[in-house]
Order: sequence, then structure tokens, then C-alpha cells
Amino acid sequence: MELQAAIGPGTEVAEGARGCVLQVPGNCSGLFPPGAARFSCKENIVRKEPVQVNSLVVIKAMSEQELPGLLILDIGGTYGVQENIVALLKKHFCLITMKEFLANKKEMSKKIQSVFVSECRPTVDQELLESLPNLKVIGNSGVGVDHLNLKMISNFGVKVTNTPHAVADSTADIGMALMLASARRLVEGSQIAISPHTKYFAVDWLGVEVSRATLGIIGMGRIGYKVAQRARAFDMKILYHNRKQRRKEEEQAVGAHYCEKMEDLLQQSDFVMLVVNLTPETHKMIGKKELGLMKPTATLINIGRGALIDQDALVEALQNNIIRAAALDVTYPEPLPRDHPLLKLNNIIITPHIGTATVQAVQMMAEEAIANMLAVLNGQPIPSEVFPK
Ligand SMILES: O=CC(=O)O
Repeated sequence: MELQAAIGPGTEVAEGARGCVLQVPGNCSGLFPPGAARFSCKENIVRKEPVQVNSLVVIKAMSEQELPGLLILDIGGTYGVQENIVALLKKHFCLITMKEFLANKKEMSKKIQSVFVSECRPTVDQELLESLPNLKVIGNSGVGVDHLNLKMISNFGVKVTNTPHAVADSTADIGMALMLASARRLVEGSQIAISPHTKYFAVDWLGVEVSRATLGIIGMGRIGYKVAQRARAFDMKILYHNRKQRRKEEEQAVGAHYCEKMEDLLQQSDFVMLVVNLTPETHKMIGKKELGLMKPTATLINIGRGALIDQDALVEALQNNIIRAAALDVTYPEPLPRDHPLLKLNNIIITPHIGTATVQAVQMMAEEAIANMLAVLNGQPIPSEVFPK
């Protein structure tokens, strides 16, 4: 391998260059671990102030073609990667779209070492895994990996990573937004306000207050905790249930009460929020029985995955006022067929799985996924690896 450049303290490298750090003598591992960081100059090296290394860093310049191949579904469009994220990925990878891969499978299949996915598509199936002999990592942009067959993927010696940090705030925000919107009948209110035929306010048209109400969080993980932090500012009484692990530190920090039995939480809460991963154990964890335990004035909010709820039971509960309302960011399937009974109810709000659909979250998810994938390719500790159960 030809050495292209050596940089030391104060070195500036031309903008736009790409490279790979081959060797870092001395103590500067925080900056460029040996053999590790692939960089493009804009982000790592070009600085106006001296580069903070105390000894020589040897780099090899790399062309885009030499960067590890990353398969993405497409650029732009409904399921493709947005242009700004493409630019981010291109700093570290040679991007190959599914179309390019399918058009030239023989050559491309050897090149691809990573696949970048979200819960949209492509589904990484056995056929795709079989055709990618050098695949090392599937970088999921998002926290939920229920769309991936982890066992099968791991049988191919391929790692899966996710982005739990990047999604936490935006997903907690959508939980709060749904709770407030449902409580204060925001969607109906908006329709009344913009309808040309409305009588402006009807006396029987009242919402309920979130302030000082009881919120039951099912799943106090990273997102659930962020929801609890927000709920605290509304003076809510916070209950939570975790199937596996009581979270005493978080409990104390937000003044939450642990319910060992989910039934207790369901019976006491004004708002029940689902913040759990979809696994075989949590599939349809809220069904007829659980809905029947909730207060008739309570609202069910789902920011996890649609299949956590038995939707037929939910339709029945909402039609018969077993519970007051539901607010769902997730359903199954997504989108729901246009004639689905949930879409005919007026005590429901449904959003199209937008928990992480913010400019900031999308960028952070891509950055977290890139860090994960590079760690796998460079043989470094992987920040967020997901293991088959
Ligand atoms: O649904 C969003 C995610 O899994 O991050």
C-alpha cells in the first residue's frame, strides 16, 4: 500500500481528499485510531488551527472507489436515502444503489461490505445475504429491528447495528405530541376551525387535561425515560412497567412509580403509552383483556410498533367506548388499507410512523449508523450492536 502523505501537528490537507489512517505512532488514539478512521478532509483533518496530534500520522489517500461499498435502496423518492444523508454516507463509503447492484451483481456483490437500512426497506432476505459474500454489517437507521431476521443474518456472520441514541428525543416528542393532541382533540379542533360550515364551538366538545393526570409508560427504556422527563414538566403522576428490569435510578430521577404488574398500571392510568420493541413476547401485548382493564376515560398511545396492539380488539374498544381514545404513530400494516375500521372512528388519531421524522433525527441516525458500520469494518468496539435473542 502506497503511503501518500504524512501529517503532524499543524498540517493542513487539501479539502475534498479522502484517506485512511494507516499508522498513528504516539498517543493520539482519541483522534485517529490506527488503521481505523476513514475520513474526508472536511470533517477530520482540515482545520485552521493546528491538528491536535503530538506525533506523525501516516495516511493513504483514497478515491471514492476505494472506500468500502455500501448498499442503499435508492437515492431520494419514497424509500430512498435523502440527498443530505447521501452526501454524509459518501464521505465514508462508495454508495451502490439496489438498481446498480442488480444491474451488475457480479462486480458489485464483491464490493459491498455494508447495507444501510431503515424500517422501510429493503428487507434483507436470505437471497440478498447469499449474494453478498463480503458483507460484514447491516447498519439500521433507527432503533427497532423487527423488520430484520437477526438469527438468519447472524448465521451469515453479519452484524446488525441500530441507533438508539439518535431516535430518543424525537420519538419521545411524538409520544407527548400524540398525548396532547388526543387529550385536547387537536385534529378535530383543526377540522372545525378550517371547515366552512362549522358552528365554532359546541358545548359538548371538550378535551381532557394532561396536567396532573396519570401517565403509565409501558417500557421505560431510553425513549420511555425521555417521555417521563417531559411528563414531569406537566406535573403528571408517572407509573411505569418493564417486563424485565426495574429502573431504580431513572425512577428516582423522574419520581416514577414502578408497577410490577402491567395490569395495575392499566387500571390506574389516564394515559397509557407503549414504548416497547416488537418481539414475539410483546406481540399483541395489548388485547381485549388489557383494554378492558383500562379506565373508560383513558387514552392509549402507541409509539412502539403497531403489532404491540391487537387492532381488532382496539377497534371494538373504541367503538364501544371501553376506552376514551387512541393515538397511534404505528399500525400494522403501514399504511392501513383505506377501508380499515380504525380509519372510520372519530376517537382516534393516527400518524404515519413519524417518530423519527425530523431533520435532526434523520441526520443523527445516519451519523450513528455510520459510526457503527465503520466500527465493524475497522474491527473496533461497536457502539450499538443488536444481537439475536
Ligand atoms: O421507528 C423508529 C425506529 O425504530 O427508530
